[in-house]
Amino acid sequence: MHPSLDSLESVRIHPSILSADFANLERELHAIATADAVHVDVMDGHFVPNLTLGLPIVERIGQVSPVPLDVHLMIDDADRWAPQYVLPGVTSVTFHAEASRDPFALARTLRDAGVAASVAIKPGTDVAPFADRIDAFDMVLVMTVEPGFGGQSFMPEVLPKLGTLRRAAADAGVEVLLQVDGGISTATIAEAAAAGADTFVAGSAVYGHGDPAPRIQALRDVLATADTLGS
Ligand SMILES: O=C(CO)[C@@H](O)[C@H](O)COP(=O)(O)O
Ligand SMILES: [Fe+2]
Repeated sequence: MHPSLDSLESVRIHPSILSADFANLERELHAIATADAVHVDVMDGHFVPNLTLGLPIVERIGQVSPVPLDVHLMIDDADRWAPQYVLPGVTSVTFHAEASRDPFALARTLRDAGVAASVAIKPGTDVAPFADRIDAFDMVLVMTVEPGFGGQSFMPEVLPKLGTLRRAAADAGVEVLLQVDGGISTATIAEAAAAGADTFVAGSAVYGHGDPAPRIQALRDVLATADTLGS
């Protein structure tokens, strides 16, 4: 596993800034200081039909955030753009397999640049090629919604991919984080954990109900009593 991830807890909560108040980003970042990282959704209006924020804002978030940045790129031409997101404060860069000509080469480039290399797959994308070469990645993001928007419904039908990845990592003898993103809440997080996820992105469940800190704790409380890591 990438050294920047070593000191983190065994299950991780990454609130998604997409559901925060964009007019008060610094305040919103400090409101999630008890999280393990902040998940930063970069959307280009091409790879997904939504547009969010880009390099200058991610750079500034990295300067003021009390927690590390987990950057989720939903952009075309990942091979060209992903390495530019290796910025101070960023510990992992996730690109979409569907947007890269060579996900394995791009992962190598990201590792060489000093961040954890992470590949994301959409609900309809086959997990097998990534399970076969699981050692190429520090994290795999299994999307539990179609990428593009917060507040969508969790898709339990993608969860078997987590078991495939967890077994592949065990067979290869490597530690890889398995992240889920989309529709994660106190109602769905235990199912994702039981399927093998250890890193949980939550946007509306954290930022959509007033003070985020108790929402983060509520997710941790569910995990504390749930089966985790596919056990
Ligand atoms: O990448 C995405 C959406 O494409 C996510 O990170 C969302 O921001 C998650 O939001 P919720 O489903 O948790 O509201
Ligand atoms: Fe995301």
